Amino acid sequence: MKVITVHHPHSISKNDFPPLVLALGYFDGVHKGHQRVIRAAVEEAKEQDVSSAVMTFDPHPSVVLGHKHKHIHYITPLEDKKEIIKELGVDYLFIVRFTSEFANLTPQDFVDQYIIGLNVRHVVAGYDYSYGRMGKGTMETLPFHSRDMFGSTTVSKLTDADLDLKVSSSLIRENLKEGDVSRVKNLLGRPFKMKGTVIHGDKRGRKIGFPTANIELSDDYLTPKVGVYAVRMKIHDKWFDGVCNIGYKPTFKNPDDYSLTIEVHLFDFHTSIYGEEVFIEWYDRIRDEQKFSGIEELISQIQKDKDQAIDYFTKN
Ligand SMILES: Cc1cc2nc3c(=O)[nH]c(=O)nc-3n(C[C@H](O)[C@H](O)[C@H](O)COP(=O)(O)O)c2cc1C
Ligand SMILES: Nc1ncnc2c1ncn2[C@@H]1O[C@H](COP(=O)(O)OP(=O)(O)OP(=O)(O)O)[C@@H](O)[C@H]1O
Repeated sequence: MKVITVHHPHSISKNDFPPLVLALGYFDGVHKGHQRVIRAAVEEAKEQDVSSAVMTFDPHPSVVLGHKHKHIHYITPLEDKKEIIKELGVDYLFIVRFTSEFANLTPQDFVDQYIIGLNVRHVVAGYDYSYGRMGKGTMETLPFHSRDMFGSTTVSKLTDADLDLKVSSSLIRENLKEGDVSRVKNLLGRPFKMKGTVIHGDKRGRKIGFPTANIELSDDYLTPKVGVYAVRMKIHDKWFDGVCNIGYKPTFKNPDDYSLTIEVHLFDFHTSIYGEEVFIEWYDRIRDEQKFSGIEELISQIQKDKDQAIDYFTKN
């Protein structure tokens, strides 16, 4: 897959690209709804015997359009998003810098410069996709703005079978906030995954019989709610089952220490892995983090957590 970063105004000429079928969206998470849109574009490209492309934006539009000055966290930071889109068989990925000037383009200018201008023959997007200043352009107005230069396919709404809600990045964000990683797995069509590096902790874990790998995240990931989870961790291309505590370790820390830690205890694993690059996959929530009155209580609870995670991985 060829990745092209585009800054507005761009100087790309139509001749720089072969004819394209283009999927449009922000695609944070590349969830099942997004996969439906991207797969439809890849299939349409095959039928028309042309190349497939995806256009996404960076950073998240809320950085430019929002009024809050909050740091944005992602379900899939850009590097992960690229990887997953590539696996869907896409030929070209356009990453458009979402600047205020770009956001201010009229719907017609967006279509002229970013669809027709990139040699796009066909556009695929979801039923609620919008484009141009204030999101004024919709899938209904697209044929008008296309000036007969390209066709379009509108992908219907994919809903979650359990609650009949639209599968969306916002729904996944809410579920991560509540710690429901099992539901997130259903919405994504794969477990929620993060990349990180093993760093040194307080070295207490070994003494209490549960050595843990302390993980520093390598990107701006959204993190699941504080608590204990059944996870899998990949080290050197091999996956291990384990339990993860994401939280503040209230049993040991001062209440005013707000640094969040992510630590994983792997079963059947005894090697030193400081400095290693690892991936964590989140499968099931076990419980809330607690402040224990002593180490013995903590140890016996961690043993129960471990049994529960082993039980989960045996059954799933
Ligand atoms: C599965 C698991 C569950 C944990 N649950 C709690 C908890 O509920 N409360 C708490 O204060 N610490 C909890 N911890 C964190 C331990 O206190 C921590 O692993 C230990 O202090 C070692 O920390 P260190 O690696 O920084 O040395 C948990 C750790 C694991 C692996
Ligand atoms: N459940 C879905 N069914 C069909 N199309 C979808 C679905 N979810 C998203 N899409 C389409 O995928 C593209 C990318 O979606 P986008 O990144 O804008 O956000 P989203 O997943 O709809 O979430 P949110 O609105 O919560 O940010 C758009 O074209 C959108 O219409």
